Amino acid sequence: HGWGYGPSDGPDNWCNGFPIANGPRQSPIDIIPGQTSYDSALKPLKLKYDPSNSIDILNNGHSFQVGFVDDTDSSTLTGGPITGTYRLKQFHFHWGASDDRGSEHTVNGIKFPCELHLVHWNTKYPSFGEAASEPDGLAVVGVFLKIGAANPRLQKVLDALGAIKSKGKQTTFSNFDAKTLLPGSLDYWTYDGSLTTPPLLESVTWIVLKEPISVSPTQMGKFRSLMFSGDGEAPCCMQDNYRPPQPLKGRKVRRSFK
Ligand SMILES: NS(=O)(=O)c1ccc(Cc2ccc([N+](=O)[O-])cc2)cc1
Ligand SMILES: [Zn+2]
Repeated sequence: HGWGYGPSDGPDNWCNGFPIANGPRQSPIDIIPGQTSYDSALKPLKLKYDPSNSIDILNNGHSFQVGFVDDTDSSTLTGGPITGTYRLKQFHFHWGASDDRGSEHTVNGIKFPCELHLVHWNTKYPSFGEAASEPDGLAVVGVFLKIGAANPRLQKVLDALGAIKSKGKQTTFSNFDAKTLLPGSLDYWTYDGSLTTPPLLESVTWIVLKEPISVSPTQMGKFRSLMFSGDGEAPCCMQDNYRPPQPLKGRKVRRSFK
């Protein structure tokens, strides 16, 4: 059977199907700012996203994701801790059943209600799938969502969720500018990690932004209106779809800001 976030198929059991779950560079982690080191050699993040590249929005049974055309360098991540050009493939979120939890990364043990992941792959490899198994294959930008005023840019995404309530549903989602989901500051922490869901591949350079974006309690309710389950299955609300922090195992976390 597959994996999920329940008592029998959740993060504590993933090691049975995916032994790398106990590997040396697993994600997410708890970021302890006082233990990070400022690296003046880190470059500013350069995110160039073309709204015409957004194509669809899909409920994949674990989260929902907005997919992008990635056959040209029109939506890319460059600079930051990475060398070369990484293309935007998709973005998705992780969230909790209540506002006190939901993020995957934590800061000084603090959980946010939600975390956005913008997933990019290294164009030195022929495709996303090939890049996903290389140590420098992927770069994911993580953005925390913090309870506050309703976020009008996020609302565009949330308004599409009605059409993809259950697992396997997808619909077109065009002309969305992913840049509008970014906070004002691109200051970041960075470390070498993994996918936070099976297959948990240790191929991700993580770039976690320090500044959160806002989300309202009502908007958080929209996330929780999705279902893990498919039509005709026992209904199961999509919530608490986050992996808890994993051991650092000696890794260094660098920061781009003083
Ligand atoms: N949460 S996250 O670490 O940003 C993340 C990003 C993308 C994916 C999707 C995925 C990435 C790779 C594979 N693979 O190589 O079999 C399967 C699924 C899974 C997880
Ligand atoms: Zn994710």
